[in-house]
Amino acid sequence: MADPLVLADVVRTFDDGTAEVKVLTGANLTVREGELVALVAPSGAGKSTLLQIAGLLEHPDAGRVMIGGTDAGRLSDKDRTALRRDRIGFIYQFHHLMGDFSARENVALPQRLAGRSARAALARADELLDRLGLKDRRKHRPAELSGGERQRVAIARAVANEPRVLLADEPTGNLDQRTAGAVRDAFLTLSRDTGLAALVATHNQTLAGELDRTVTLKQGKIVSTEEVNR
Ligand SMILES: Nc1ncnc2c1ncn2[C@@H]1O[C@H](COP(=O)(O)OP(=O)(O)OP(=O)(O)O)[C@@H](O)[C@H]1O
Repeated sequence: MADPLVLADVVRTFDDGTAEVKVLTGANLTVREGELVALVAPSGAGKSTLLQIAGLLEHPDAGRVMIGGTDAGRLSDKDRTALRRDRIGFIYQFHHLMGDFSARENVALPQRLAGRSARAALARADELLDRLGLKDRRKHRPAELSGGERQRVAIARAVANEPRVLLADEPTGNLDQRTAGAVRDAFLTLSRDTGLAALVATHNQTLAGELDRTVTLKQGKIVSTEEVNR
């Protein structure tokens, strides 16, 4: 089977009017089936830019992004949007849940957009929320949940469509240490159970240490820092 995520020679330069910022200068990365990869690099190194490009939210200036063997650069805008919606899951530092919707409705929404029936989408939402320890919180709205609970709902939403690859940008960055620990454990259990492939940008060394390997960004290129045994 094709690798969930391949970045090949990705280049991205920003021009802020006064100077050129060469953020990615030929980044290469393959995330394999069932592999959890941590991206740890100093602030400003280009982690978010890399995730935006991997998530098809931004175009690279050069290079290729392949999702499950599909070259995103060769798709029409419409097909690329569908690929993003159906095959990529996102978790951000802030949960970005819909405030008027309950936890289960938030998790059902992307499934409805992907064509699943309301009944099936809600059943899967309930199953995921149960697995993430939120059985009693299904009908709560985001404002009625704690920060850690909201982030677990965001994880359930991100995996609801069984993405080929999950992209996470500082998933525990906005949480205190204890809550971050609970979210980390929930994320790891779910990932291992479902054989998820993920690229996780994080400053949290504990989280990074639990993943299969860690890569970093050096002068715009991906460099492997260590191999961690499962
Ligand atoms: N739209 C943009 N226009 C101009 N410069 C940008 C833009 N987006 C990012 N940059 C610059 O690119 C560099 C990398 O930014 P990026 O947000 O990818 O880094 P990061 O590693 O995710 O940082 P952090 O850990 O602080 O989130 C920074 O110097 C940033 O100022």
